[in-house]
Amino acid sequence: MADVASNPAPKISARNVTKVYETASGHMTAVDDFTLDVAEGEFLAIVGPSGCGKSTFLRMLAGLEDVSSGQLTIRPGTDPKTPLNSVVFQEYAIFPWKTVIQNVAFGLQMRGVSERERLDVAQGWLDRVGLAKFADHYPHQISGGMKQRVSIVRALANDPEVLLMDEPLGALDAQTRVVLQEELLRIWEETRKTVVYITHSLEEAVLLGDRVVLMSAQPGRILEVYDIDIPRPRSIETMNLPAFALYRGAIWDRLSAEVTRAMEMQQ
Ligand SMILES: Nc1ncnc2c1ncn2[C@@H]1O[C@H](COP(=O)(O)OP(=O)(O)OP(=O)(O)O)[C@@H](O)[C@H]1O
Repeated sequence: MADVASNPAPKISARNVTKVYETASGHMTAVDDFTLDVAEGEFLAIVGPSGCGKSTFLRMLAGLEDVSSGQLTIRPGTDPKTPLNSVVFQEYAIFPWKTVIQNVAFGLQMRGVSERERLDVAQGWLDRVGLAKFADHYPHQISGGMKQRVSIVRALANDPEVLLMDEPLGALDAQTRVVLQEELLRIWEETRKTVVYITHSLEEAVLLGDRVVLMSAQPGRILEVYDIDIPRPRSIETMNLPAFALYRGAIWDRLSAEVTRAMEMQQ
């Protein structure tokens, strides 16, 4: 994969992106004038109060939702067969009637990759995340953490230009979440995929992100973008660094004010 130095053009470019929903009570601006570039190989985390438009922005990026105004583009790669994006949602979006390996190979099957090649690629990903011996299990036979690992490697096996993740670890218990955070760090450091990652967890955003975007309460605007200048490779131990606490504290100061504002608006 090309690195930032070899192609300085942004991988994702958002210019004055606005999303207005028509609701029974009139227009509702969910995302307002969002302007941001994401570099190739960057891990961008987005945090903000509930309802501030994080998922709406991600859905627009994924092409699942139209942009009301502004421009939102993902720069294609050199191989036209490579999908522009793959999305990982909080809910395990895997097919219950397919085995683990068939799930991971699904995107490649849709792209017409031969059975042999797609099973090889899927097997490689299962090996990397310790799921090899569950390849022939069905989703109901594995735990929630394993299902979400399957969702993540299914998206990666597809080798998208950008990986879009909407609160992917949100449904997991605290311990499983930590294990998957470490796994995501390791995988990202190996692949350097361009990632947009939505989370309610400030710790997760600071741990994983190169930058953290803080959005305002509705209408969702960019309040602040934080460069997380903490060296990689990172691990759960990174959370013990003084710098980590400083970032978390600074972002929380502003986020907590927005959360309060959002709650007041809802009353
Ligand atoms: N299809 C829709 N029609 C009308 N309003 C919508 C629609 N989808 C989302 N909204 C509204 O847009 C706003 C932003 O929603 P969105 O789901 O993007 O927020 P969010 O920041 O991801 O929230 P959360 O953190 O709770 O997941 C909310 O007020 C939501 O109710």
